Amino acid sequence: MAARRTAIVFGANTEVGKTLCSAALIKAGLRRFGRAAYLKPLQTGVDDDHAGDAALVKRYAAAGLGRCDTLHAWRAYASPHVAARQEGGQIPSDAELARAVSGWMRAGDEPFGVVETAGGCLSPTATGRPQADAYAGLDVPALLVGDARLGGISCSLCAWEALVRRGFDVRSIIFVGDDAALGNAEAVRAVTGLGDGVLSTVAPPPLPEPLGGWLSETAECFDAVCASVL
Ligand SMILES: C[C@@H]1NC(=O)N[C@@H]1CCCCCC(=O)O
Repeated sequence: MAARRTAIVFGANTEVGKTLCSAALIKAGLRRFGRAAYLKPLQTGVDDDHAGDAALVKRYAAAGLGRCDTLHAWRAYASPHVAARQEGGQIPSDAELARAVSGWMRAGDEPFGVVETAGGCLSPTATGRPQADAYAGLDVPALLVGDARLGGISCSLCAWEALVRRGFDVRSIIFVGDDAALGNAEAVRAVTGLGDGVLSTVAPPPLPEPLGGWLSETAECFDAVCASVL
């Protein structure tokens, strides 16, 4: 079976808005194709209060979301290699992880899919090696969620360079934050040469949820991101 069109979402750091952007991209995929799928290959910090990012995406994306999966989840709020070591059990090799993601891309009949990585793009897999290395052979377009906080210019540029160096086709960079204050997108644009429409900033959603308003307000931006990763 042919693989569904899939985008991989990387972060410049943890807590930069990858899950929000993944949900918004899923929504864009639903507007375009009617059905979409989501995968979180590695998830840490799952407990009674947090069922994991797949559960959040399921709630945000609502109707139309097809497969919504997590491959490996650990309870510790830690890097996957630390959580996996602490909690025992079999540690998937990076090759097994990549094969499982690749298999997921071929399973099911949704025409569009989003794979959300954990933490920053060089944050470890369960083996302790960078995720970007594990996923480099998948040959899927990438969305980088930049870090909109103070200090985020450097780690966004480092992430972009790390992805490009590994052969990723980074089609879009999105910042979730108030760029007028810090100028992160502007500084990243100056170095990467990526222009408007490819590199954008969206305001953070009002929290706590619901996110319906934010998902509608950012729809145009994520329609463009979706088009960029097809
Ligand atoms: C805890 C969070 N849960 C999750 O699934 N992703 C985050 C993991 C962040 C790992 C950061 C490792 C590092 O780069 O230092």
